[in-house]
Order: sequence, then structure tokens, then C-alpha cells
Amino acid sequence: METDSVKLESSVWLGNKRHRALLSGWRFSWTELDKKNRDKNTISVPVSEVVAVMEGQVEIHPQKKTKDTDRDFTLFYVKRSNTSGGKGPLWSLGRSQFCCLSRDLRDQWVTQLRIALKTHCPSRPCRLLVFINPYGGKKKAKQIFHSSVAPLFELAGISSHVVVTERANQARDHILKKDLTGFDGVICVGGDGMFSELLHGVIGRTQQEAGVSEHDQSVMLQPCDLHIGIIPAGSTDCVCFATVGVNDPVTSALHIVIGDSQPLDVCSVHHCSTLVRYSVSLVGYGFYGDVLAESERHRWMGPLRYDYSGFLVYLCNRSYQGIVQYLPADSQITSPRDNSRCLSGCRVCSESTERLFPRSESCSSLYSRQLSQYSIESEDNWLSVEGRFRCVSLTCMSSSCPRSPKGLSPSAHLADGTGDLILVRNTNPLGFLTYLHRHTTTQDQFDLPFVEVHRVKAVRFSFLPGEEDDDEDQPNDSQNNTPGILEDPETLCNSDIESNSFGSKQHLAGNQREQGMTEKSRNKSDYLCGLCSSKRSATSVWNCDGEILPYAEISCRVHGQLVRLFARGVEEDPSSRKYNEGNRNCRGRCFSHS
Ligand SMILES: CCCCCCCCCCCCC/C=C/[C@@H](O)[C@H](CO)NC(=O)CCCCCCCCCCCCCCC
Ligand SMILES: Nc1ncnc2c1ncn2[C@@H]1O[C@H](COP(=O)(O)OP(=O)(O)OP(=O)(O)O)[C@@H](O)[C@H]1O
Ligand SMILES: [Ca+2]
Repeated sequence: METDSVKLESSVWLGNKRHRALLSGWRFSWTELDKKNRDKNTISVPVSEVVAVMEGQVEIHPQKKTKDTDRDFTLFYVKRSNTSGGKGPLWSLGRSQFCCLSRDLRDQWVTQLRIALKTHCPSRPCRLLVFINPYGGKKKAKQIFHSSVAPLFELAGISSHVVVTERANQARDHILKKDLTGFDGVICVGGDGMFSELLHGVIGRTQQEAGVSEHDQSVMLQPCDLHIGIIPAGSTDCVCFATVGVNDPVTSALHIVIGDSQPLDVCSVHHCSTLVRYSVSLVGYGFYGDVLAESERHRWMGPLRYDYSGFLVYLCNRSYQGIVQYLPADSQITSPRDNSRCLSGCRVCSESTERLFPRSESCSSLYSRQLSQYSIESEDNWLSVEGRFRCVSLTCMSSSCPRSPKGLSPSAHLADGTGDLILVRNTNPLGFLTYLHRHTTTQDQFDLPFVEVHRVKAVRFSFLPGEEDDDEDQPNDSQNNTPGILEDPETLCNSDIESNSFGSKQHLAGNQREQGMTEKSRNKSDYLCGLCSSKRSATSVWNCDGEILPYAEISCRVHGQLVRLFARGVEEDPSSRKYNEGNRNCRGRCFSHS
């Protein structure tokens, strides 16, 4: 229970200005007073956002410096930066230096503020295990950690054990095998790939300890207690961006320091009764799989490799046959097209916690949860879509990132136990470009005739028998051969083109293509795009949070709130609050943004 009783109140000085400082309940505030003792402006900080209280005059920038004066104390706290100019919910370290009338009063302030911190913030981390990938993103992870993050951890009294990785999967293996006693969380300084290592380590270890088999698709996985923190230093930083609202190392470090906790849905991917991987942001076939495969050839370009590969793959103009089956989520609760946004404190996600983890988890309710999970196997509830797709994407969250601030599915929820399945059927190049481009604008990317989106609990992808090995020059399932917009074969990676059913142009494969290609053009296409230069396969690959999966036929299931991050979801932009209040979604803090 919150009490608003005043713990301490006194005059204090900031510089030469007199203020009234007040610690009451869970808030600390200070109000500037004018010469007639009238209130001027007030600054108010929730105790939960106080980073540290230090005796004396303390600075941490550019270097830590303490002047041990008798009547001063320094408060460090979370300060929200001006969000206008598209900066998003950016946090920085606020610092205020207070001078009291006596040393005794100063000591009272420091003691009371520290007691308030202990009382209101019992779950702040004390000891963290930090993995730095020196090769991720722009290769600045070490510098980012030591210059921007470590001083904040030190200020907050957090001790960190730092491991600079020397190989891929070192962080995952460390978490799976080493003694983690005493650690309150694991942190990665890197991109989505590093986050994925921590995700696999934490989930795997938790299941091992609980004796749960990850390969059994019908099993209820054990939720993980060990929190994961992300200091963004990668190429896409999608998980950080979608859970914090910005990819900024200081903002993320502050969320870690104050012990924020955000549950996150996780999708398990299986192939033939074997766990392949876990995903939180994208399980994508077709375009996103091809972009990832192509981008591996251009790693040296750094973060630019995705745009470059995206451009090449777009020019290749490919679509793939497949059967997508899905288990719809309860459409009464939410929909991917309800124009809501999952914001910090989202009520849809909070209500899902109740549904996913009923309060009194007696043996019988555990049993009924297992039964309800098992019922996903009931074939009657599954729906099926068959056809040629530009891309098939499943995302457990919005997957917003700097490249696409509203993400793959803008109304998806971080922790509602569902994912959004986006099916983009074959279409002409202009149509697909429109779809892609809408990821970067306020226009609805689902409001296109060749796009459908479903809120789901599980998905399966397969081929018609024999189809997997077919080449792509199979006749298309279609009638209206509208010419596509790209007329120059050379711009389409120098392969021949034919119009297909949805007005798109398909490359010819095999002999037909070889005959129509000069030696010169073949060399040029080799240079341009790996996809178009070798004999084209009828299948794409799956992109699972930036990793290529070795199987095409997969089956996915969403596990609600399986892990917890040091984050709090995207904070609402104060400048849009007034507007949003009027459009308040009846389900609480998910506001309309249309
Ligand atoms: C006209 C502009 C179109 C811009 C379209 C932007 C769409 C961006 C959608 C972003 C979706 C991100 C999903 C997150 C995936 C992460 O788990 C994963 C790991 O980091 N990242 C990737 O796989 C990396 C995937 C990166 C995909 C980048 C795609 C870039 C496409 C560029 C297409 C240009 C066509 C231009 C034609 C003239
Ligand atoms: N020391 C290392 N040497 C080589 N690879 C590493 C090392 N440490 C980690 N890795 C691997 O590097 C991959 C990419 O790293 P990371 O995710 O940090 O950067 P990124 O790929 O640039 O960013 P993003 O994943 O956001 O696109 C990860 O999948 C990780 O397994
Ligand atoms: Ca979700």
C-alpha cells in the first residue's frame, strides 16, 4: 500500500535559489520559491526513478569527481529528454546538487532517500553478468559500455562481471553451463544476434533446471526468472527499439539500473519434433529470408548490408509457393488492425498475465493450463492458406526498429501470448514496394489487397508434396497477365523475365535463363545478387531473428511472457498524450494512433 505521509520536508538551496524539498510516499520533489516565499516551478521525481543519492558535490562527467562538503548532497535520477523531433522516449541522467542548512539535515535527507529507495525499489539488480560483442554493428560495443554504461552501473552500486566474447555462441554457452549464482541478470552489449544468444541461454537453462524438454512442442515451458538487459550496439537493434522505444545505450542502462521489468512473448520454432530456435521479433520466409541470406555476403558493409541486400532482393522480384496453417487467437480480445499500440503499462498485456499465470497456481490449475496448451493440437481450430507469397512473417511484437519506427505489425503486443502472422501474396513490383514503403510512413501496410494479417497462437509452414524441389519456372496459378513495372531485364539481375499471375515478373530459371544470358551479363549478375546468379531454388529460407534456419518446413508456437527484460515497453510521447486521451482504447493504455 502506498502512503502519502510526508517523510521529510525542509528548505534547500540549488545554487543560490531557495527551494522547498519534500519527500512524501513514493515521490521526491523540490519547488523553487520566490522572494515572497511563493511557489515557482516544481520538479518531481518518483523514488523508483532515483538512480543514486550521494553525500557531497558529486559529478560523474567527464570523470567521477567528489567534493566532500558537509551540507551538500547530490541526487542522480532519470530525466526524460525533450521528445519532439522524433527522438522517442530518450532518457538521460539528471543531476541536482542540494545544499542544506546543516550537516545533520543533510544526513537526514540522504538517509531518508536511501530508505525510500530500499522500500520502493526492492528488485533493482546488484550484480550483473555482461557480455560484450566487440564485432557487432559498428564495432563500438566495448567503447559504448566503458564510456556510457559502466559509470552508471558504478554510480548505482551495481557490480558487473564483464565477458568480451571471442566467438559466436560463447555468451549462450556461458549461460547454459557456468555457475550463475548471485547474478540478478544478464546483459548483452551488441545487436539482435547477441540478444538471441542470451535468450537461448536463459530459456535453455531454465528448462534444464525445471526438467522440461524443449523439443516437446506441446509442453508448457517454464517462465524464466533471470532478467535480460540489452545495451544496443548492433545493426538493427529491433528488440531494444521495440521494448524501449529508442536504441540508446544510456536509456537502456538506466532501465537496467532502476530494475524495470517487461515480460516478453517468445516463439518456439520446431522441425520434425526438434526445437530449432526461439524468436521474439521475426520468423520470416521469402523476402526477409532472402535479404538475410544475401546480406551474409556483404557483412563487411556493416549495418548498411541490409539496405543494400534489400534493394538487390527487391530487384529479384521473387515469390514462393507454400501452405501456411495457423491457429487463430481469440479475436474478441484484440486484433492486429485495431489501431492500438502496446505502450508502457499496457492493459492488454497485464490482463494476459492473469490469463497466462492464474494467481493461485494450484496443481489443478497447472494441470488445466497444460491441457489448454495441449488443445492447440486440436486440428479443428486450425485454418489454412495456400498460394504464392512474397513473404510470410510471424512476429511476437511490433518489431519496430530505427528503419521502421512502427514496425512489421504496429498493433502487436509485447506480452499478450500471441503473434501476428502477415501474409503478403505475390503481387507486382510496385505493389510490393508500396507495402515495404508503408513500413516507414503512417500509412497502413495491411490495407492492401494482397496483404492479410492474423493474430495467432501457432503457425505451420509446409509445401505440397513434391513442390519443395520444383524449380521456379512452374506455370503460375493465374489468369491475368498484367505487365510488371520493371521493363529492363538488366535491372532485374540480368535474368529473363516473364509476367505472372499477379502482374509481377518472374525470373525464368534453368535452361531458359541460361539461354537468354550473355557471359557479360552473367558475371554482372553474380556481382549483383547471390539469389539470381546461381540456379534458382523454388524455396526461400527462414529468417529467425536474423539467423538463417536450416529447414523450410517448420512449426511455430507462441509462449506468452516466457522471458523478462530490463525494460518497461514504449513510453507514450507526452506531446501526443492529449490527442491520445480522446482516443483512449477501452482496454487501457493502448492508444489509438490512426
Ligand atoms: C522503399 C523503402 C522500403 C523500406 C522498407 C523497410 C522495411 C523494414 C522492415 C524492418 C523489419 C525488421 C524486422 C526485424 C528483424 C530482426 O529480427 C533481424 C535481426 O536483427 N533483422 C533482420 O533480419 C534484418 C532485416 C532487414 C530488412 C531490411 C529490408 C530493407 C528493404 C529495403 C528495400 C529497398 C527497396 C528499394 C527499391 C527501389
Ligand atoms: N567474438 C565474436 N566473434 C564473432 N561473432 C560473434 C562474437 N561474439 C558474438 N558473435 C556473434 O555475432 C553475431 C552478430 O552480433 P550482433 O547481434 O551483436 O551484431 P549485428 O549482427 O551487427 O546486429 P543485429 O543482430 O542487430 O543485426 C551474433 O549472432 C553473435 O552470435
Ligand atoms: Ca505478442
